Amino acid sequence: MNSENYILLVVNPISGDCNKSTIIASVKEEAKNRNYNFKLYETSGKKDKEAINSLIKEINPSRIVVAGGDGTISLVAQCVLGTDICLGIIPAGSANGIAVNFNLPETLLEQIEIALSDCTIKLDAVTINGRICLHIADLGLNAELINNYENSGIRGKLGYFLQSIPTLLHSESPFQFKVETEEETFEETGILLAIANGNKFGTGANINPHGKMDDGKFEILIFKNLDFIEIFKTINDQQKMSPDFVRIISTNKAKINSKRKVPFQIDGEFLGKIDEVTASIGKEKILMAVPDSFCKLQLQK
Ligand SMILES: Nc1ncnc2c1ncn2[C@@H]1O[C@H](COP(=O)(O)OP(=O)(O)OP(=O)(O)O)[C@@H](O)[C@H]1O
Repeated sequence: MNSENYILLVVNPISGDCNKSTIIASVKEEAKNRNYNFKLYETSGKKDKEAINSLIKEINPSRIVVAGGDGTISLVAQCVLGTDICLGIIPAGSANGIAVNFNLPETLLEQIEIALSDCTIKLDAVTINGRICLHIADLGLNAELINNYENSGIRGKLGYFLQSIPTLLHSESPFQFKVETEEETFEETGILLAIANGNKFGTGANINPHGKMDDGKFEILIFKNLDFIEIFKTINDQQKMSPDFVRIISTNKAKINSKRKVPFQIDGEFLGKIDEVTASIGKEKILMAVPDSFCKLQLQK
């Protein structure tokens, strides 16, 4: 194993349809300024997890910076889960839901500063049907929207906006959910059931304002109807949502069933229709570099 101090930069060359050469040059320069050795890995879309794991064994990096979309961030998060390798994020995807959740700044230099900083949290990893979820998974209307967006070919927020009306018109919601936890079992009808470790969707809607990402718990939120005033509150970061609009429970393990198959997504990736979900928080955490303001916000909750 190499004893030198490495930063590994993992770049998805095709994510977000943007050129990554400035990102690569800037991270390399900043790594050099901080006396780190620098290694670049560009994903190919095939066996990237295996390749990153073997690079980790080879160079033993103290930090991995990821420049890509949510899919690439999740992939690298699985590689560092339970280790003391710190993960930094440079959002370079089309939707960047995970970056929105951490309130990352817009400029590259600020993002690199944070990705290389010592301000870190030990993030809970929620395992949902065998996959890791870093911020939000859901069953129902939002997963339907993501599926329609992925099929539409129009990227970015405009793509989501354009799909929102047809999704609403053709939605199969409401759905009948049964939720079982160690504390309680109940049934609830809703248009969307979210399993949230994070707070915000990629659109910025703060659906889980009281959720903490390092408390060993996640929230299950069942949105009962399309109440536009309440939806407006989430978009405007308002803390209180009516119990007639959303039922919220906090737990570390749950089983969820639906009478019919429901569209399902994890961290922005559509995963088909399912009728059973199990979710739990494991002991292993992800050490992640985040903005100072995000750390302070977690402490206030
Ligand atoms: N060199 C490559 N060529 C083709 N596909 C790739 C390559 N590298 C990674 N991929 C694919 O990119 C996908 C992950 O993309 P990622 O989530 O990072 O970006 P995005 O979809 O643009 O952003 P977002 O998830 O924020 O919408 C995976 O399906 C992966 O297989």
